[in-house]
Amino acid sequence: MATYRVLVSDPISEKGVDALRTAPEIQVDVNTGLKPDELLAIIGDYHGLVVRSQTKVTPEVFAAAKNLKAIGRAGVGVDNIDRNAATDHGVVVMNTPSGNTISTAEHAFTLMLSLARNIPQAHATVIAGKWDRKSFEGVEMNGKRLAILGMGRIGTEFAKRAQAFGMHVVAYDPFLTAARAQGLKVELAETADLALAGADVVTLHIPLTDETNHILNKARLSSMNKGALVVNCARGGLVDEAAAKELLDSGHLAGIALDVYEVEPPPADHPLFAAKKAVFTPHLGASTAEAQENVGIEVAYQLKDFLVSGEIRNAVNMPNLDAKTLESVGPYLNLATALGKLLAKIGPGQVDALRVSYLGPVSELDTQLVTRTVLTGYLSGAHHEAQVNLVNAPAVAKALGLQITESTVAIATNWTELIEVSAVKGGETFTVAGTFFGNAPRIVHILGHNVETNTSGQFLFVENDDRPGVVGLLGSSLGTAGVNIANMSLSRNKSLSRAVTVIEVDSEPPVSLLETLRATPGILRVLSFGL
Ligand SMILES: NC(=O)C1=CN([C@@H]2O[C@H](COP(=O)(O)OP(=O)(O)OC[C@H]3O[C@@H](n4cnc5c(N)ncnc54)[C@H](O)[C@@H]3O)[C@@H](O)[C@H]2O)C=CC1
Ligand SMILES: O=C(O)C(=O)COP(=O)(O)O
Repeated sequence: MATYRVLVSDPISEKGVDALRTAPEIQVDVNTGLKPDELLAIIGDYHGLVVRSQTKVTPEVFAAAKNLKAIGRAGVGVDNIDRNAATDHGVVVMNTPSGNTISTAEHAFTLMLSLARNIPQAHATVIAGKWDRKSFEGVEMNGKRLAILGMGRIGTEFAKRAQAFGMHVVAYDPFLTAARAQGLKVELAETADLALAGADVVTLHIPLTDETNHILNKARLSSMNKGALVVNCARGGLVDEAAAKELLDSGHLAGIALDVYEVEPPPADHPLFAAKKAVFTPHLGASTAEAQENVGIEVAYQLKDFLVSGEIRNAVNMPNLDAKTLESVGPYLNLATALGKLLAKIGPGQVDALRVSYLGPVSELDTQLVTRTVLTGYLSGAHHEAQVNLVNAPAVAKALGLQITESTVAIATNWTELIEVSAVKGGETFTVAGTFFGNAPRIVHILGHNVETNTSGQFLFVENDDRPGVVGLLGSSLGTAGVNIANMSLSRNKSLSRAVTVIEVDSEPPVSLLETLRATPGILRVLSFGL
């Protein structure tokens, strides 16, 4: 029987669906065009969801998606998925960033040329039996100043095509360096305003965020040359459609081409539909056989690899964890989880901060991921209400006001390598640490005591006055209760006259035994827990 159920709620390529179906662990249901309440009714059954831009994955969907672990977006834009809700619910969101780049750049370029040469309007008259050559005089793109907002994958491909057409390209992107602009032979604008001032054409290739909403506002559109053309094949909402309408009506803008709209599908009486020089397509940028095959197959493998083997590629809400990284950091992740959980069990509650230190060769690994794992272990051990995982651990910590710091030291003094995790509360610090003996992860330090114990299993942790008879008493009490001892590590701190004993047991000790031990004079603390 399949372990995971995946819902494909937007149409993806058949090859993508087949790639999911080949995994025996996965049962796939293709159910597209669902209404919001229909999605809400069934999403609880699924561990994975595959979408394009149609399915809206709202906070309500996440609240109902009790089993959901991952969403795969067969495409780039994830604005139809509530990312914060995904993160809060511990759901990984992955996209397929490069599979539709060329198709979208080609579509945007096609829109620009169609607009410049009145292709749709001219076509309509020809098939209506007219031969009107006068009304459709166009403009050349050669020599025109083109502003590109967003020089990521698609913007860059658009630029190359525009240069081949003899356009002068000026680009604005907050991450575009002078060296890269020079390499691409584009003029680097320091601001969006500077890119647009005096431009003849603008094309947008940026994601829609709170910051980019209406980035093409009235002021920026007005600063373009009279007769300018606007192309938006990125996201509706980037262009202030009302301002564009006003400037088209006044004749400042000559035309507009849109593949995307503030509301999709747009209403039939959309004000821009009345514009004389305009081209509209129904979000077709990525709709080619090639792009759909690329993104469909890619999303299927990403989702499958995540559900089946925990690999994370192209996640938009957490660091990647590909097979290679998983192989190199895998053992450290188990140790990190154990240290986090252990500290949650034996440290104080409501701590102010967690400090994670990496000493020795481990300091060269992706410690960000290991720290996230420590935190996840800690929170899942300490915080019972929320399902904490690698995705939502930082958000849960932030909500709790728990600070996380990490430090690395190239050389570990007493060990080849060591991971040290401390909980800080007020002025006090509570530390546990672990290392490897050969390939085996071991816990070697607990609250000031050097111990040596496993990182998984059932444990009895006892803190007692350092005096004769306590160890014997522990052994005989466990024996009488029928609890077998697998390993025992004793550590004494002579100056404090304190000792701790960590006993690995084969079964959970009965509560009555714990109570008896806790009532025994000289025994200060008894904890029973699993790691
Ligand atoms: N119409 C369609 O069917 C398709 C639309 N898209 C849209 O195209 C957009 C771009 O896609 P890619 O190039 O693949 O993404 P990308 O991530 O490679 O590039 C986006 C670029 O925008 C830049 N950027 C962000 N904020 C900016 C700002 N305020 N001003 C200027 N630049 C800014 C980023 O630094 C980045 O370089 C996507 O966000 C997606 O929404 C993508 C594929 C198909
Ligand atoms: O990849 C993107 O961002 C797109 O906009 C493509 O959308 P679609 O998958 O065609 O609904």
